[in-house]
Amino acid sequence: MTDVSPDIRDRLIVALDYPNVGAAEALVWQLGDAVSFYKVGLELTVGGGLDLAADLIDAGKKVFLDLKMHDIGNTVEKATAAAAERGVSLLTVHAYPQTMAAAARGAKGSALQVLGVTVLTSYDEADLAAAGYAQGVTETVRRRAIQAQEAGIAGVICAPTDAAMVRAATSPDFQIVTPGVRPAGSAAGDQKRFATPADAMAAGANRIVVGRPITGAADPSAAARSILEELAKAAG
Ligand SMILES: O=c1ccn([C@@H]2O[C@H](COP(=O)(O)O)[C@@H](O)[C@H]2O)c(=O)[nH]1
Repeated sequence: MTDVSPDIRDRLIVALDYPNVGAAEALVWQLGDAVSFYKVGLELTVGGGLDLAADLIDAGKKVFLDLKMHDIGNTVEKATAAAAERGVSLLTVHAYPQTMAAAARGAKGSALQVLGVTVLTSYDEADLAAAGYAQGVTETVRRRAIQAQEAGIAGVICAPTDAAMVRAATSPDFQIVTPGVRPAGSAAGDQKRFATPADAMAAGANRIVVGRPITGAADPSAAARSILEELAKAAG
């Protein structure tokens, strides 16, 4: 593989969706220097992932703690401050104005970037309507991205198919991180709003999150390298 720059490498976040630390560590070991950014989400957190997150940070990797926090302001503020203390790079909260404002207070003065989860990439129009939202996916994502910017957090999580619209509605330094990324030919699974790595970047995503296309591949290392090459090509 052609060597990719550190900047391109930092744009790929690999989701460590495993039930225990041992399985996650095995993947990190396998991927080696090719991957610099890992996501610890709900499944691994329950399986002891916070200790692994600390080890990854100590080893020079970046960590995205995808906890999708949503609670009263005091709790969100203190939990965000605790994540900042741990040296985590990215943290998610639900994109509700009160929640995002509390997280912004908790992250203040730290390097932690808080991202608001707009509309899950596993939701389509019918899922959003069933959850009681009258506005469609695009309008809900747009409104939440603007509210995220107003709340003073770093950016949002949205689908790659929303990224161009969010980029147009927010300032150039607003961070757009997109899960729901599928290399051509890979299975969508439960993702309903998804696109390829190159299309996500072209639409304005700063970073992409990829789980199963790497963790479920016969050769995870080759899968990650292929995605990095696609990102490098898309960046020109
Ligand atoms: O809207 C969202 C928010 C978070 N995720 C998380 O990203 C990864 C995607 O994993 P894949 O295996 O590549 O589908 C996963 O950890 C989700 O919890 C998301 O998919 N959509």
